[in-house]
Amino acid sequence: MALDEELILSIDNLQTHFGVRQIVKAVDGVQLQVRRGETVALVGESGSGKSVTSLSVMRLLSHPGRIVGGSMPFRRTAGDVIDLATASEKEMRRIRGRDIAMIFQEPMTSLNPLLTVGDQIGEMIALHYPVSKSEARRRAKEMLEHVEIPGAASRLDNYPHEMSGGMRQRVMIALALACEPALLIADEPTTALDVTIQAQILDLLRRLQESNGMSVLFVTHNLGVVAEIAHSVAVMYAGRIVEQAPVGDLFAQPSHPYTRGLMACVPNAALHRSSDGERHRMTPIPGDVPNLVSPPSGCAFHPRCSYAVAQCTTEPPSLAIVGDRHLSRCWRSNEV
Ligand SMILES: Nc1ncnc2c1ncn2[C@@H]1O[C@H](COP(=O)(O)OP(=O)(O)OP(=O)(O)O)[C@@H](O)[C@H]1O
Repeated sequence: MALDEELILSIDNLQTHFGVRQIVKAVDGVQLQVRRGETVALVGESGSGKSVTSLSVMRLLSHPGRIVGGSMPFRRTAGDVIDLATASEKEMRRIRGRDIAMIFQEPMTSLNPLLTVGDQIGEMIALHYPVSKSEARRRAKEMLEHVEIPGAASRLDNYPHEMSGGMRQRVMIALALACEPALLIADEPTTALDVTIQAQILDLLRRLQESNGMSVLFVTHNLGVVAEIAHSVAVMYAGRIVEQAPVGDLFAQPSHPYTRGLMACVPNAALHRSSDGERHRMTPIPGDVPNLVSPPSGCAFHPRCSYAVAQCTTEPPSLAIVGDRHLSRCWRSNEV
C-alpha cells in the first residue's frame, strides 16, 4: 500500500456507520492527511464525527460501530505502511500503544485504578520491548520526569486516585508516550481542566511533540486551543471534512461558510479581528447539526448557510483546492 513520503497517515474516504436498521453515517467519506511531525487539529461542533474518526483510526469503535468503506494507510515506526482499515486485530494490538497512542479527556479512561502509575507505565513498556522489570521501572521514572511530574521517583508508587486531575493527565501522557509512538491521537485532552492547568498541559504537549518529532491528531471543539497547538486544521461537519488548511491560512482566510460560522462563535477577539481592527460580534451559527440518519441532500450545511444557492441543495460539493494546501468543500468558495 502506497503513502506519500511526507505523510504518516492518510485517511481516504473513510466511512464509519452505526446501527442496523437505522444507519447513522457518523463518518461519511472523511479525507484527511497527517504529515510527519505535524499537529493536525480536527475541529467541529459536537456530533460532527470527530471522536468516531479518531476511534476508527485506533479501531476502537464500540458495537455497533463499524468501518464500512475507505482506507487508512499508516507508516509504522519500522517504516512499512499498513492499512489501518483492514489490519487484523492482532496487528492492531501491536500498533496500539507502540506506533499510535491515544489520550482522552478523562485520564481514568486510560489509567487502571488498581495499579500504581509506575507499574502501569512499566507494563506498557514491557509489553512492547524486551526489558527487565527494573529497566521498565527506570524508564517509567524517566517518563514521569519527561512530563514534568515533580518528585518522579516517589510518584512511581502512587495510585491514580492519589494524584490531582492535572497530574493524572500528565501520567496519561507519560503512558501514551512511553513507547515513543509515531502518532499521538489526543481527544479533547484538556477540556475538563481549569484554564491554568489546560495551558500547562498544552504547552507540555507542544514541547513533547517538538522534541519527539511525532505527529499529533488533536480533536477539539475549541478554536483557541487550535491556535495554540496546531500546524494544520481540518474542519468537520456532518461526518465529512469541509475544510483543511495550515493554521495561519485557516484563521486568516477561512473559505467554508461553516468555518467562518465557527470562528464567529469564538469569544477570543484575537482570532477574528477584521483588517480595520474592529472586533466582530459573536454570532452563533443558526440551526442545529443535522440528523446523520438522513442528512440533508446536497451540501449537508446548506440549511444553515446564508450563502446557499439551488445547486447546494441537490449536489454534494467535493473537497477542492482553494489555496496552497488549502481545501474547501463548497460550491461557492470563490465567492464567500
Ligand atoms: N455508539 C454509538 N451508537 C450510535 N451512534 C453513535 C455512537 N457513537 C457515536 N454515534 C453518533 O456518531 C455521530 C458522531 O459522534 P462523535 O462522538 O464522533 O462526534 P464528535 O464530533 O466527537 O462530538 P463531541 O465533540 O460531542 O465528542 C453522532 O451523531 C453520534 O450520535
